[in-house]
Amino acid sequence: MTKLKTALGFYWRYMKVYPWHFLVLLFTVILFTVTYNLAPTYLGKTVQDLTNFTQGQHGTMDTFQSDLLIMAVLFILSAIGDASTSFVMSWVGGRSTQEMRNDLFGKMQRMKVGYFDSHSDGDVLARFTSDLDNIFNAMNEAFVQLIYSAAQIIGVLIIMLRMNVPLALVTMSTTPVTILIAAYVIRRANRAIDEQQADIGKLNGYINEQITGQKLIIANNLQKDSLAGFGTRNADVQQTSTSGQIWSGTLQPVMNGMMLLTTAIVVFFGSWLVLQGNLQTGAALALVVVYVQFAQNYFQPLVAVTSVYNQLQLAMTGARRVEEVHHEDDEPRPANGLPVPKTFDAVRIEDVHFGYKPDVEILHGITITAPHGKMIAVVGPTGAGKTTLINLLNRFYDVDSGHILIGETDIRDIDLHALRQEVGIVLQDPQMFSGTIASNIAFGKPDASMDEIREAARTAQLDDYIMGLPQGYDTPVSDEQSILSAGQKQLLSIARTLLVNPPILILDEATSNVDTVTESLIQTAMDRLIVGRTSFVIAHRLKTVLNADNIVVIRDGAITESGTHQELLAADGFYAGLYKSQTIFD
Ligand SMILES: Nc1ncnc2c1ncn2[C@@H]1O[C@H](COP(=O)(O)OP(=O)(O)OP(=O)(O)O)[C@@H](O)[C@H]1O
Repeated sequence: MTKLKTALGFYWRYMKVYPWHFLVLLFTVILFTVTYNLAPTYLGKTVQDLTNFTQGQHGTMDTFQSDLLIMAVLFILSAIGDASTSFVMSWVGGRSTQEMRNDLFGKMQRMKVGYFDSHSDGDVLARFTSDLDNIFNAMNEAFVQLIYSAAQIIGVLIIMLRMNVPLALVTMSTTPVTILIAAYVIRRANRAIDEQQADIGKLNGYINEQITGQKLIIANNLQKDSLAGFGTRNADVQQTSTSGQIWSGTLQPVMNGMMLLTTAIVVFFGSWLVLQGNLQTGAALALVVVYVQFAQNYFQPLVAVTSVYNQLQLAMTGARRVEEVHHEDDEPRPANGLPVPKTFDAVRIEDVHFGYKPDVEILHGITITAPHGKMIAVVGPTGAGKTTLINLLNRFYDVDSGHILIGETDIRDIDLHALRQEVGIVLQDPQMFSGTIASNIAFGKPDASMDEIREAARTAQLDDYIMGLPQGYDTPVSDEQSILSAGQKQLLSIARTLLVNPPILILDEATSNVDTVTESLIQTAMDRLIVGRTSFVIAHRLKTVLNADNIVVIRDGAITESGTHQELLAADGFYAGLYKSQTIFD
């Protein structure tokens, strides 16, 4: 029930801004319902007029013709009402899904980084694509259908009951059985469709994994196993989707069958009325003809709603999933955030405790002082907590206890935008965005001049390479199709940071293997980048941090050693062992 409430709350928020459109919609729906349901009565009248006329009873051809004309006008008006309803709903649907997309994207920009760590890319993407598509489709089809159907059923019930109560009750007599059968089929169809979606999800996940690991599969001669795994999952999808299709395909024939059965009952009962002789032949015949049409008008909306039921359900699920994102916490922003201090003696990490989950602490009381302009290297085995510590420095996450201070100011009191501006970050796997090489370098400073961009690239040792390209700085790049190697991406990322010129720097040194020439280019670029900045460098290859002012070794979330390279070698602990093992391979 709360799921339904969440979904309805979501739609209400977006729909309530269109009161005039809904007023028009109300009018067009009423126009359609009234005219569509009145038309059959004129059909009956024309039959009666014709019978009267041919049997030489009262009435003339004129009455027949005028009733025929009214019927035609009613049908035309119902078509106008129908088309206008679709038009208004398409407009509202298009505009509101555009708003939903805007709001969702805006929310993504404000949310805590933790959300993206705990949700797969595919899941986040699905909320933008399939969930919003389902909502849009439902607004254009299923919602319109739902409004019509409700209005039509109410309209036809009123007219039927006013004309002839016994025949109206006969028309409605099969409704309870129909609803029971429909509910059963819908339940089975839903279960089957859920299974089908789950199997499709597994198959897609498998394909994704296999494409990503294609090289590894080929290198290990695992193509046959890969095919076998695919075959099994594909067969599962085939089985569940067949059963899903059978059940959802059953619904409409069942509803049509019930409609025909009801029509037969109406004809039977109507004929019985004729035989009873309660009515004149013409009137009785007309009544039967009209109720046959009513039976169809009564069942049509039921059939229509069942045919879009699946779409409605997907739209409800979509709304709930999008609404879930809106309920996620935003990044905490201090009300009157302070600027980053212009001058500071050091960046201090003081007795920091942190865990991603409340009951699993990852960092257990880390204390590091990075004096202004000095370089601190953070070293440790995989999973020790190095990246986690770095994540705290520019507030991707907040400490559970302890402080991170720039000078005397706690970073939680600093304006978030200012903090990110002043703390530069070079990640292991730099992201490229669709655009040119120049726009990618200027990512953090979009108004940078071409001279500034080139100067940054020159310092990052990338200018020569770029100038050698036929389109130079205008060469198009994107994350998926980049002409840049892993090492060149690192250099570009360094150029990006140089351009922004932040006083504090976080460098997650690349672990990817690059050739020795590129490695030395990166090393020089990094050395140039670090000069004069307070830097934290996560080092995987220790020779990159031999000159660090202080090297901190983290193991299992705690500092076990710290000192200069020489001091740590002399101490002959974990660092010395690691260094020796790395130099053997070098
Ligand atoms: N988003 C997250 N949610 C929950 N746990 C996480 C998350 N990120 C990392 N961890 C856990 O925190 C611990 C420290 O991970 P972290 O990435 O900081 O290690 P690391 O020292 O940087 O390792 P590596 O050298 O392999 O990058 C690990 O046990 C890891 O599983």
